[in-house]
Amino acid sequence: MAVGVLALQGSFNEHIAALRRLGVKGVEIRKAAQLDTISALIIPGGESTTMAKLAHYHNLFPALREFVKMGKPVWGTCAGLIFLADKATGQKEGGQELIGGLNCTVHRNYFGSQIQSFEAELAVPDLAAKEGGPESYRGVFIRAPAILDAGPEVEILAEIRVPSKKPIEEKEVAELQEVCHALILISIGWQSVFIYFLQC
Ligand SMILES: NC(=O)CC[C@H](N)C(=O)O
Repeated sequence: MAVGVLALQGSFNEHIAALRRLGVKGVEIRKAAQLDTISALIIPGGESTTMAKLAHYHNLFPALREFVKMGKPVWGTCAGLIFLADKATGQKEGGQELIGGLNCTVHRNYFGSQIQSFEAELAVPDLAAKEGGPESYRGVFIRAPAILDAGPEVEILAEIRVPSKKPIEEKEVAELQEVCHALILISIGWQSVFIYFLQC
């Protein structure tokens, strides 16, 4: 079966193209019934508040939660991670609906505004040993979320120290724990894995 890519907003085209380069058929998902036709799902990066509004408008949340509950592999990139987190902070007034299923708390815009976006080289020795390929991975963090905490069942594949001077509001500091994690990509279900940042 094909891999679905939630195609409401954001970088769904780029994810479909990446799947194509891997020789995998990617299908754009916009309706609940389409979830029955795929074996795994990718939720792309974008703007999670807008994506959540569109998902709500199209009544997709119950089917998406069901898909996650079935234990099928789900991959979340940036805004996709926010969707999959059990809890999110730094949301717009009124909050936003989440799919949940990944035992972690994310901060939506941990690093600040769009101009605080950055790239960083991540060491992934365990992944390279298991799957082959290079020992490092270039991560692109576009107004990236951060994982503030994660449950013990979540396997961490890579981590990186964030700059000590964070563009974060005073009132939000209290929410942060001593160790903060920021995610770039995750999948849940069988392979509960994600890549995150570490701050001392
Ligand atoms: N690159 C991204 O997907 C950014 C996510 C964004 N910070 C949000 O709230 O949705």
